[in-house]
Amino acid sequence: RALPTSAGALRQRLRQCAERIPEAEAVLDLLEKCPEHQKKGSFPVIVFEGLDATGKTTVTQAVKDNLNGILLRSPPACISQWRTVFDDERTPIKRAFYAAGNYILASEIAKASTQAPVIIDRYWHSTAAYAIATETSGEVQDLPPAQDEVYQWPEDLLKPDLVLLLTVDPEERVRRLQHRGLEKTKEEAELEANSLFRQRVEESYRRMVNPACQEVDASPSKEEVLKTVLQLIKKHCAF
Ligand SMILES: Nc1ncnc2c1ncn2[C@@H]1O[C@H](COP(=O)(O)OP(=O)(O)O)[C@@H](O)[C@H]1O
Ligand SMILES: Cc1cn([C@H]2C[C@H](O)[C@@H](COP(=O)(O)OP(=O)(O)O)O2)c(=O)[nH]c1=O
Repeated sequence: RALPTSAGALRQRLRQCAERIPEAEAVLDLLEKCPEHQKKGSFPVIVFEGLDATGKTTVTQAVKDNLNGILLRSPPACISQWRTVFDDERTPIKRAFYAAGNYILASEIAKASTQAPVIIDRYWHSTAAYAIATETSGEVQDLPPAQDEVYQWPEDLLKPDLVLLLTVDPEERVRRLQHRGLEKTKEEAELEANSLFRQRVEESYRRMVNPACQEVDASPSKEEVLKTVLQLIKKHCAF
């Protein structure tokens, strides 16, 4: 399968292409500096997931301000300058890059969560959901069955306390995309053209377990969505 699900597996994959792609060597160097099996601090770690333009950037910023938290994202800033290089590579290499981003992010989360609540814009669930949806075609029924191991969180990756999946109906999502008018990544352009792909990504998010995503209807106003999200955080994360 294209998605490596342990630090060892993704390092091996990056090593195989490091001679040809210098950026892979650079990612490996960063991974080398991250101790394995990172532990969380005492502050809560809250992840926001969802398709592009569902409101992750908006809500994560607002939650960060509200909780005086630290905002992080996947892929982390220290490797995001190489993203375009890997987006143009073959699928297994691209997936190894995104997976590596999560392990590097984990060490940032470990550190940040000793100081303040940590709010994250995409983490492992995005990496897995886009990988799973890309590897299949057609209807949601053609995805690996619900209990499949692809939906499991990697054993050696730091777990968040709460994962909120933002969803909006397709029409509202398109309105928000157009409103924003940003340049689309290749994958997002494909997504735009292919509503089945979008459905597979969202269904994959819903099938993820250990931790599972909790779905939040993100169609109401920004203020309403923030209110709902803050209530969920209060309910699930004691701090
Ligand atoms: N609840 C909301 N209602 C209406 N528009 C919203 C809402 N949340 C976000 N938006 C707008 O939708 C667009 C996409 O939101 P953004 O936060 O960038 O999504 P993402 O980070 O998930 O791609 C932005 O133009 C943003 O201002
Ligand atoms: C983090 C991540 C993103 N992606 C894809 C999902 C999106 O289509 C695309 C852009 O994600 P992102 O950087 O979150 O862009 P935006 O802020 O505009 O939402 O990258 C993956 O395929 N794997 C991953 O691990």
